[in-house]
Order: sequence, then structure tokens, then C-alpha cells
Amino acid sequence: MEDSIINLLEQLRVEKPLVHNITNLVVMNNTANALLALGASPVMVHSPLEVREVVDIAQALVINIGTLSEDTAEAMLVATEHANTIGRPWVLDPVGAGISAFRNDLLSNLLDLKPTVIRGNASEIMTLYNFNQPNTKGVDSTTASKDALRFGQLLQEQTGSIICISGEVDYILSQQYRVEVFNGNPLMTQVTGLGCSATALIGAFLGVTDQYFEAAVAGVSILSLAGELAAQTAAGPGTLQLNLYDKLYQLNAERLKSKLKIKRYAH
Ligand SMILES: Nc1ncnc2c1ncn2[C@@H]1O[C@H](COP(=O)(O)OP(=O)(O)OP(=O)(O)O)[C@@H](O)[C@H]1O
Ligand SMILES: Cc1ncsc1CCO
Ligand SMILES: [Mg+2]
Repeated sequence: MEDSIINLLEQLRVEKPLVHNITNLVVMNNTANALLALGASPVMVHSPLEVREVVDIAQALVINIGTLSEDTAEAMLVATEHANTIGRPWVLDPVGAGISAFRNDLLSNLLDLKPTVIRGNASEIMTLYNFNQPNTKGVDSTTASKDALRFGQLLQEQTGSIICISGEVDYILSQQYRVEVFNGNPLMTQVTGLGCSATALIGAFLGVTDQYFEAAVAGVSILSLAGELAAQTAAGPGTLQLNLYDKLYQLNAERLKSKLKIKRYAH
């Protein structure tokens, strides 16, 4: 399995896919820098008047609902409908699912448009499966990823999307497989937007392959490993954030082979 991640990373660095992000105001800069450090080419375009044309030229689309406005919500619907029409893969980050009726309504509409991949923390994935029982206190998870595994599997069956649940263990779920990633470090929860960065990296990998499950595995596991390596020399959240870009930039086949801790199960 490491081989597919290594190959995808090499391919990404050669192809430098253009990744269109409609994302939140908090993580805009972090996720652009994470994509650049990995070797992809980010563009953040949010106007409903522009997004169709950007979807046309991008290799993949990232939708992150963290700081919504009426305008960005409309842009997300226009962009994802157009992505579906022309066959562009897209990944949804349901940040803060359950916070408000506005957010939940948009999420229902986006789920109807069948995201290629959905990545969220445990609370967000549980809320997506059942909006009547929101499990949220904002954007941070209130529970462990293993508690959301059953809901993630049900959400996978309901939507047909590939589901990624982040936390102490990261899970990537499809109809056929469950992958578990054991990399990461608890300090990563004290830097904002590392889950959002995982989502952005998934977007980058979706832009270089039609093996969408492998793209999701690559995005999640590379962010988790880079975060783990960044934490090893960090004095706290500030240096972790800075180190992360360097670790993404320095990742190579040798490090992936020796440091990735992942398991794959077939259902
Ligand atoms: N308890 C933990 N132990 C080890 N690693 C963790 C832990 N929690 C999170 N991580 C790492 O941090 C990454 C991001 O997960 P997190 O759950 O913080 O996302 P998130 O809540 O969506 O973040 P954000 O919304 O701020 O982007 C995970 O993919 C994992 O690598
Ligand atoms: C803190 C925060 N608030 C809305 S989005 C966001 C970034 C983490 O997703
Ligand atoms: Mg999140």
C-alpha cells in the first residue's frame, strides 16, 4: 500500500495539479501553503461569478464550509454542480456540521450532489449521518474517531462517497475497504486547520488519479505523518505549524516506507 502512496506523491510533484479551493477564512493561508509544500498548485476562488471557469481549468475541487456566507454557500453549489457535469472529483470538509440550520441545509444539498470524498472529525461525521442528533460544540471534535467508525460506515453506504474520519486513528472507508492510519500526534489538535489541510491534500491527490480511494488514503496518511514528524522537534503548536510545511516538502519514498503506520482491511 505504501507503494501506491509513494507513486502518487511522485506523480503529484511532476504534474503539480491545480487545486481549486472554496474554503474558510481561518485556514485559507495554511492550506494554500500545505498544498504548495507538497508540490501542488492551490487557487482560492470564492465568487459564484467565477467558480465555474476555475473548475474548468482545475484538476480537483475542495469545498470547506468553515466560515460560510450566503455568497460562498452559493459558490459551493454552483462549483460542485459544474464539477459533476464535467466529471471533476471533489472533496467536502463539513466543518462545524450541526452548528446551525443554514449550515445543515447546505450540507444536505452538498450530500445530494455526491461528493467524491468527505473528510471530517468524529463529531462532524456523526452529525452528517444524523442531523437530528448534532454532536458539536463548534469546529473541534467532542469524541474519538473510533466512536464515529460505525456512523462513518453507515454514511458511506448512504452516500456512496469515500469517508475519512480524523483523530487519534484516521479511518478511510469505502464499500470494499477500511484503512487505518496510526500516525499523527495529539499536539496537532492545538493547531487550527490541520484537518482542513488533510482535506486539501486529498483534493491534490484526487487531481492526479482516478483511483479515488488511494487518493484519499494518500492525503490523510501524508498529512498525519508530516504532522507527527513536525511534532517531534516542535516546542509547541507554533513551531509544529511551521515544521509541518518543511516535513511535507521533505517527504520522500524512504521516509514513507520507514515511518508510515497503516493497515488495510477488506470488508
Ligand atoms: N488524538 C490524536 N492523536 C494523534 N493524532 C491526532 C489526534 N487528533 C488528531 N490528530 C491528527 O490531526 C489530524 C487532524 O485531525 P483533527 O481531528 O484535529 O481534524 P479537525 O478537527 O477537522 O481539524 P480542523 O477543523 O482544525 O482542520 C488527524 O488527521 C491526525 O493526523
Ligand atoms: C476555528 C474555525 N472556525 C471556523 S472554521 C475554523 C478553522 C478550523 O476548521
Ligand atoms: Mg475540521
